[in-house]
Amino acid sequence: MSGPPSTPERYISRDESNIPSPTQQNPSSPKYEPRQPIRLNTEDVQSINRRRSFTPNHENRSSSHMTFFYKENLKELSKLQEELTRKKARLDTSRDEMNSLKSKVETVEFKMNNLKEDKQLKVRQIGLKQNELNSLDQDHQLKTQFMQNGFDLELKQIEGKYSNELGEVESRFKFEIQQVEFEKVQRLKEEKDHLLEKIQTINDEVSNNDNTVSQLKLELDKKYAMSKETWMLEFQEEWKNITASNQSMIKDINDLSQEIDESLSNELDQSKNKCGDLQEELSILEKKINEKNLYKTSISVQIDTVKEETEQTVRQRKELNEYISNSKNELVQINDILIKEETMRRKLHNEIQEFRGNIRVYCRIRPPLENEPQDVSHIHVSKFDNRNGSQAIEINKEDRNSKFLFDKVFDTKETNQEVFQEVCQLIQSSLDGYNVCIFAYGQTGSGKTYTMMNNSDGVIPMTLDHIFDWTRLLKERGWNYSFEAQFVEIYNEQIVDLLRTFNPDPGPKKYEIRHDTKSRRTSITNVTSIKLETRAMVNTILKTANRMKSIAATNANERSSRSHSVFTIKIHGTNSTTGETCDGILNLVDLAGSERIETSNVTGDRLRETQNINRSLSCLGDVIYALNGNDMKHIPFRNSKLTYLLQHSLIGDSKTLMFVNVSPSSGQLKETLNSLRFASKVNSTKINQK
Ligand SMILES: Nc1ncnc2c1ncn2[C@@H]1O[C@H](COP(=O)(O)OP(=O)(O)OP(=O)(O)O)[C@@H](O)[C@H]1O
Repeated sequence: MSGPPSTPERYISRDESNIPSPTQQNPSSPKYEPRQPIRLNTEDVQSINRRRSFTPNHENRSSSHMTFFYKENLKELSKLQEELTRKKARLDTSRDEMNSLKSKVETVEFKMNNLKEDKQLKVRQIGLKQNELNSLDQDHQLKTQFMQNGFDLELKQIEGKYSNELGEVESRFKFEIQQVEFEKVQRLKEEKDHLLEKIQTINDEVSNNDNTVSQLKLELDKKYAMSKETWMLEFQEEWKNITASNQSMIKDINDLSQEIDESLSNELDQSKNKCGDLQEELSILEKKINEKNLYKTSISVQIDTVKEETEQTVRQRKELNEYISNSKNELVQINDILIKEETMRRKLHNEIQEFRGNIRVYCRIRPPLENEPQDVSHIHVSKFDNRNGSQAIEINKEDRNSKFLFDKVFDTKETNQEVFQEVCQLIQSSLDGYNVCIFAYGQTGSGKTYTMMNNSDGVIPMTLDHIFDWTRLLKERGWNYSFEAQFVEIYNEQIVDLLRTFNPDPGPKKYEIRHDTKSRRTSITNVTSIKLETRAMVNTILKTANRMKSIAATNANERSSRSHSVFTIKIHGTNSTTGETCDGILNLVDLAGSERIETSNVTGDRLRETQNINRSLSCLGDVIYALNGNDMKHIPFRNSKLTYLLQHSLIGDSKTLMFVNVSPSSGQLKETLNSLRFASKVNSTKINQK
C-alpha cells in the first residue's frame, strides 16, 4: 500500500488561508474571516482515479501473474480500488477536517490567547486608569489634606462634598469595571470550557467512529461558524460598548476632575483669600489673646500679690487683735497697778512735799525794767545747796551784806515756765486732795502779778492747763474730777466778787466768810462760784476778773496794788474703780504791795487802805509764824479777812508756798530787804499738823 497522494488541493497551508496569525491579529481591528473548509464530491474522486489508471506503473510491468490477476479481477479490483480510493479520499477528507479542526482549535486557542492578551491589556489599561484614578485620588486627598490642615469648617464641608462625589464616581467606576471584567472573564471561561468540551467530544467521536467525524465536523462547523459569528458580533458589540463606556468614563472622570479643579480652584482661591483674611484676623486675635494673656498673667500676679497681702493683712490683723486683746488685758492689769500706784504716788508725793516742808518760800527777782538801772551786781544768787535743800540770796547795801536762805531763788533770767516746774508739785498735791495756798508777796512792781497771772504762762493759767491735762490722764485710772472757781478781791478788809457779772443777780451783796469746822471747809456767802468745764471758760473767767480789777483801779487809782486777789479752785475727785474720793482747795493769792506797810505817809482812805494792808500782811506773817508753834488754838486767823478766809488752807496737812518777789533795782533795796526779812521769817516756819 502506498501512502496517499500528496494533493496540494487537500492541504491548505496557513499562509494561503485568510485566518490571521496570532501576530497578525489586531484586537482593535477584528477583520478576521476564516477560510471555508474544502469539500470533495464523488466526481472529483472518480476523475482523480481515472487519471491514476492511465499513469504507467512499474509494478504492472514487472509481474505477469499480477497482470493476470488484474485482468481476471479487473472489474472487482477497479471496484475495490474505487472503494478504497473513496475511503482514502474520505479519510483524507477526515484528516483534513481533523487538521482543519485542529487548526481551528489552535485558532480558537490563539484567539483565546489574544483575548487573554486583550484582557491583560485591558486590565493594564484599567490598572493605568486605576493608577490615574489613584493619583487623582491622592492628589485630591493631598488637596483635601492641605485644605483640612489650613482651612476652616466651611472649607472642610466643601471638601467633604466633593470627596463624596469623587468617592461615588470612583466606586461606581470600579464597580462597573469589575463587573465588566468579571462578566467577560466568566463568559470567556465558559466559552473556552464549552469549546474544550466540544473538542474533547469531537476527538472522542473521531477516535471512536470515523463516520461520525464528518457529521460532527459539519455540525461543529455550523455551530462553530454560528457561535463564532455570534461571539464575534457580541464581542464587537461588547468591545464597542466597553470602549464607549471607558471613553465615557474617562470623559466623565476628566470632566469631573476639571469640574472639581475649576470649582475647587475657585473655592480654593476664595478660601485662600478667606483663609488669608482669617489668618490676619487670627494673628490679630492671637496678638490680642497674647496681650490679654499677658494682662491676665499680670492681673493674676497682682491678684496673687493682693491675696498674699490680704492674707498677710488678715494674719497681721489677727495678730494685732490678739495683741490688742492681750494689751487690753495687760492694760486692765496695768490700770489696776496704776490705780494702786496712783494711790501710792499720792502718799509718797505728799510725804516728799511734807519732807520738803509744808511751808515753802521761793524768792524771785524780776529782771530790771527798761527805765531802771541794769546793774544788778548788788544782788548775788548762790547755787542751789543740795545738802540743805536751800538757796541763798545776798544783798549788798552800803557795804553791808545781807544773806537770806530760801527753798529756791529764781534769778532775773528764769522764766515763768521754770517757776511753774517747781510750783507744779504743789498743784499736784491739791489734785491729790490737799489744801494748797500759793501767795505772791512783794512790794508794788516787784513782779507778783507777772508771776501769778501773766497770760498763758503765769501760775494761774499754767495751773489750769495742768489740772485739765491731769484730769484727762487720770480718767484712765478711774478718776473723775470736777472744779469750781471763785475769784475774790479783799480790799479794805472787804470781799469783792470779781466774777459777779456771771451771777444772775449781780447787785451789791454781803459777802461773809463761813467755816464748817467739821468738814474743814470755808465758804463765802453770795460769792459767784463757776464750774470749770473747759479751758475756754477759764480764759473767760480770768479776762472778766482782770476787767473787774481794772474797773476798780480806774475808780480807785491803782487799787490792784492795794488789794489781795484770791483765785480759789475747789477740787473734787472720785474714783469709780476704787471708790476713793478727794477734795482739795487751791488758793492762788496775789497780795497787795508790801512796801506801804512802812513807807506810806498818807491820810484818809489811803491811810485806811494802808492800815488794812499792813494789818493783813502782818497778820499773815503772824499766822504763819504761829503755825510753827504748839499752841494751835491761838493762831490769829481772825485778825484779817485774808487769814480768816485761808484758815483751813493753812493748817493741818495743807501746803503753803510763798513767793517773795523782789525788784533788782538798787533804789528799791530797802523794800527788797524788808520783803526778804519777812519771807525769811515765814520760811523758818513749819506747819504743825496737830
Ligand atoms: N520776771 C519778769 N520778767 C519780765 N518782766 C517782769 C517780770 N516780773 C515783773 N515784770 C514786769 O514788771 C512790771 C511790774 O510787774 P507786776 O505788775 O507784776 O508787779 P506787781 O508786784 O504785781 O505790782 P502791783 O503790786 O502794783 O500789782 C510789769 O511791767 C511786769 O511786766
